[in-house]
Amino acid sequence: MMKLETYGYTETEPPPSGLLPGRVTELRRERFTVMTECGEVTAVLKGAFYHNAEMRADFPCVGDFVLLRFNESGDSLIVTLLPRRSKFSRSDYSGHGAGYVKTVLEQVVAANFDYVFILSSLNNDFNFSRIMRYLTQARQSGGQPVVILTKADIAPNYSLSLAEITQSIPDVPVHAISSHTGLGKNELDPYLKPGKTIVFLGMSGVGKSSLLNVLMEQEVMKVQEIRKVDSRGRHTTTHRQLFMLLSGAMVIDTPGMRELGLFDADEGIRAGFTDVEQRFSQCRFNDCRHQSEPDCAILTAIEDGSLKRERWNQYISQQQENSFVQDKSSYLINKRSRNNTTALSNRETKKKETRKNEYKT
Ligand SMILES: Nc1nc2c(ncn2[C@@H]2O[C@H](COP(=O)(O)OP(=O)(O)OP(=O)(O)O)[C@@H](O)[C@H]2O)c(=O)[nH]1
Ligand SMILES: [Zn+2]
Repeated sequence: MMKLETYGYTETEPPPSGLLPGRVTELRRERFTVMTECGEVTAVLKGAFYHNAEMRADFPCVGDFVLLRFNESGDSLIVTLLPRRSKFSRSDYSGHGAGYVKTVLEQVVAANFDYVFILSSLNNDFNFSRIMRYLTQARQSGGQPVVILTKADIAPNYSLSLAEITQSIPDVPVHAISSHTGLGKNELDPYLKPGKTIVFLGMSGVGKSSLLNVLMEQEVMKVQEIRKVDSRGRHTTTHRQLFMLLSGAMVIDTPGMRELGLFDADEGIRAGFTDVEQRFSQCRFNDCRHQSEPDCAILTAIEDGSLKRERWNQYISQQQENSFVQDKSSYLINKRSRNNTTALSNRETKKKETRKNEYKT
């Protein structure tokens, strides 16, 4: 019989009689997959959850430990949510998908993790202040933050970024890795201990799926080729939400956790660029786009060297990131429709091929 300790269970008191402890490994609509010492079971929530819960935060999520009434011939019944030692939540104002709760305030998207891997790419998307903001989020979650700088293989001079971060946050471990070459992978071993749980926090495209694949030591997710324009990638999600690695450590990867990577508070960015923005008032046109307009203070400053071009480029990329963050919901919708379009065009191609073949015969 499997011991639930394998899944990070630390309760020493035996559960009330008739109840079986377990850990939620997957959640689809209102059906839960729960790992127990009697194996993996499917379960639903006891009605009292719907009647008594004030907020969605009181509902179990992936990573939660629960007590359930085991049912051999059908769905088991989750009766108790055990206290969480760490959690990530997001605000959910929509209320739908949870028709039973009218005022949805907080939705927990992952619970009971030990480490928060803050992923940031060492490519041209590298952004120090973003890492600091993730760090704040991670510290509030109750997990221990670990900064992972990804794609070290395409950043030959990454030691500078590495040193900058290490010096600013001496109390947080920082590792530079490459999922493609395996560089630095061994540095992660101390976190991959049996019973420990990890979550990933980071922008879309930083390499979360790729790292997960490396840790799984097999391809579980289709990593799609990066889109050149914005250094972001995307992937197709057809996988579990709590993974057991060969090492005995676990990784939680829920759609909600992925979205959290986009809920990247945007305040604090603009403050860092007053030297750039104060020039805007000196452009001839109020709506100057600083591209080719006459008497543009920015273009002039770049030309005479009083504003460094790199500084301006940094400003532009942060602005793009801002609109990306503010627009995260439409980003996600676009992402979905992009995927649909791909699926559609694949289908179209198939159809055409079939037709072609039909002509042939
Ligand atoms: N050169 C290099 N590219 C990498 C590395 N890791 C990931 N990539 C590339 O970066 C792109 C995005 O990687 P993913 O693993 O899909 O990123 P993600 O964070 O899961 O992205 P989302 O699913 O959108 O959240 C892909 O094209 C990967 O091949 C790495 O170590 N080196
Ligand atoms: Zn201008």
